[in-house]
Amino acid sequence: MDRLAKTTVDRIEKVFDVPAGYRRAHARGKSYRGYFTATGSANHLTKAPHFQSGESEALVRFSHFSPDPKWTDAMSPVKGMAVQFLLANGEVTNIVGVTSPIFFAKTPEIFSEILGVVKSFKKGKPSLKELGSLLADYPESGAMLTNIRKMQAPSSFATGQYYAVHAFYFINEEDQRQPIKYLWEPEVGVETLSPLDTVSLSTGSFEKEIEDRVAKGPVKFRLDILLGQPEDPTDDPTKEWPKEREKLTLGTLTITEATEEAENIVFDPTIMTAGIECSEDRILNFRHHAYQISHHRRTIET
Ligand code: HEM
Repeated sequence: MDRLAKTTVDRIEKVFDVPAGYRRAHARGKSYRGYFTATGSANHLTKAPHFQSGESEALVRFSHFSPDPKWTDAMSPVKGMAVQFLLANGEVTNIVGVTSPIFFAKTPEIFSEILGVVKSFKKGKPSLKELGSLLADYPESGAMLTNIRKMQAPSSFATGQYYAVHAFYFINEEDQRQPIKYLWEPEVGVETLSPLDTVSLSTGSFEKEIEDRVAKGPVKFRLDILLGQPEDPTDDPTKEWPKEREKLTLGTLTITEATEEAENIVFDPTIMTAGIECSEDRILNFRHHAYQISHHRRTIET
């Protein structure tokens, strides 16, 4: 797994222009501090301390998905929101979300193979011609890569819906396991950019906008979970679960002030506290290795 992760990060560096010291994905972003207030509504499903009613501190990083920080805000329609909860016992636990409910590759091998045939993403768009027959073999990847061109970005980091994409398991005191998926809902409502607005966006306008917004008052997100049914896949990030699945609100994240602190953090989505476990999803488990390699490289470069 580690070798494939190294090859994959090498390939990201080859097809994107990644400057020294930057994350190998979601290179440009902005970090905040805040706190999470739990409702306690899922304490029959998980023993995770930050989901029992009460407050936990949190660090948050908003980002544009591109590994190249020079891409304009509009070239990265997918935005990220990574959250690290700081628990009272000194542990940390992460939820890493993006403004897309699905990922374009089902396995690490497919992800790496797609990167391997792409010569360059430097102009911001994958050449579908280049990917040609590969996408015929992986229709789920083709569908999403075609859609990236049409995907609408949120109008602000504060108005996106962020999905953690993969399934996770909640484990309760009796060791019962419930598959779940996370979703962050913006308190101010979802708002997307029109293609016309997108054209006029200058680079860094998202960062400037969120800075101004937080200076006026806290930015809030509600954390919901979808409860998986036995027929819902827990190993396939290219598949959404039915929208009518039962939902529970776990709490509210209140973002209060900018901090540089989160820039150095690795928001590894497999780091979590007792009461939550990774699903069988191979992309999720692979991310652990890729993120460690990226963190190591960006740290030694600075
Ligand atoms: C094969 C699959 C994937 C690979 C190889 C990959 C790779 C990476 C790498 C190398 C980083 C930078 C890590 C660092 O230096 O700290 C990163 C960051 C990130 N990735 Fe992924 N990723 C994958 C899938 C996903 C998926 C499915 C999501 C959806 C939630 C996602 C969301 C993010 C976000 C939001 C960040 C930025 C986190 C931050 O602000 O530090 N990634 N990814």
